[in-house]
Amino acid sequence: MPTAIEETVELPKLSNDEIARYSRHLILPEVGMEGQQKLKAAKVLCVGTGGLGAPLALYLAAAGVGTIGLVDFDTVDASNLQRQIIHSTATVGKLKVDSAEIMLKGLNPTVKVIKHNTMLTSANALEILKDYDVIADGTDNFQTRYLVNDACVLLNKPNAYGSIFRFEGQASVFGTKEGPCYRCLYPEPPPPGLVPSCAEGGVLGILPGLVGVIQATETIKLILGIGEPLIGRLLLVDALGMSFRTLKLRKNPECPVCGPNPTVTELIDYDQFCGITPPSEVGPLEVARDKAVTDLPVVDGIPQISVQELKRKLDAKEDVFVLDVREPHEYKIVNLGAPLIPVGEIALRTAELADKKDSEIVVHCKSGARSQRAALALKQAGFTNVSNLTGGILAWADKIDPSLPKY
Ligand SMILES: Nc1ncnc2c1ncn2[C@@H]1O[C@H](COP(=O)(O)OP(=O)(O)OP(=O)(O)O)[C@@H](O)[C@H]1O
Repeated sequence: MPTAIEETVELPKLSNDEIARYSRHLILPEVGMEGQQKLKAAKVLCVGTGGLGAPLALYLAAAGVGTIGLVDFDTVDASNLQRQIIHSTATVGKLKVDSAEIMLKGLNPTVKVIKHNTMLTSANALEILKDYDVIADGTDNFQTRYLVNDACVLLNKPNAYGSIFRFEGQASVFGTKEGPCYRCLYPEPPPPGLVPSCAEGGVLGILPGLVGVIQATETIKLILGIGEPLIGRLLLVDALGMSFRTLKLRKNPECPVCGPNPTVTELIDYDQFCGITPPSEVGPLEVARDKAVTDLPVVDGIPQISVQELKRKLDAKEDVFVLDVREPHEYKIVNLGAPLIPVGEIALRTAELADKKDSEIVVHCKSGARSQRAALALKQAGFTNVSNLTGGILAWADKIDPSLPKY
């Protein structure tokens, strides 16, 4: 297995302090002095400093990877700390890249941390990725996964990929000449909204630890050129059954990016590819949350209503029926006292709403995505006056009743 470090790179010497720090590596013949020097020479880019990026970057720093790049645009939220162990209570509200740097430098001050406080996009990806030897994708959305995949294939860089949801995870190594890429496995993105995010569906806090550490292991193996990397294999992790399975992956001869006749030869518009409408085109959620907007845009035929407007209608005792379409366990965390029909049951339970056919119905969920789907289902079932509460119960807690908990 060749190393991901360019053969021409002159390997840096280790100081006596470094020899002491890495002694347990140095006595492994598979690593040894030369391997540790390769780690010191290596540059790894962690895309995302969230659940997966946290253990990934921490273990890379502990192992002595000389340069660690971090790309993230987000700030640390209290709800991140259940799994994003590179951040801490003291750094809530700080930029994730700044917060992560503090922890990485504390763990290993010899590591150089390069911060890219930005969203990785088609406009900047090639420029950012080009200086790194290995890329590790720990992001949480399909647009970025396809973007990182294509950029890695175009630049011929290995991508130590991981993803997680609820109790399950996946890992593989894409982007190499000999192996398949993410598009060989998933030629098309799922329809928008079909796969819930961890923010919607939840995730066991330990799971990104398991999968992020696998990404770190693959990254280290690629740098050292040892073992059998997950090239051409997809590792499936099931934390509930505690099972680890690998599936063989084949290169797709028709793959538009890594196949013999590529049609994707430069980065494309990944929002469009994934069917995502950029926030600026739907009317910014934050604007909807901040202003008492009464003329929010109609999305797919469903009028959107702001929390302020709903509050006004309720205070004025207008005939409005509010329906909560979240799951029962979410309802137990916080609710507005509205009846509950989970979004997946709407189509089967419309009979329960028969007396509301002529009422104005406002549906809400946690943040507005599921309730949009529920509103569409109600519309299809013949309910004519249905609107979607923009920002959901989170916006209500933000703007109307700050005593409510946010989850
Ligand atoms: N295109 C991108 N460029 C840079 N960072 C990205 C990009 N897409 C996603 N990320 C980052 O990847 C990380 C994904 O991690 P994770 O899903 O655990 O975090 P989160 O978004 O904070 O979680 P939650 O959605 O539950 O609040 C996030 O920090 C997110 O900001």
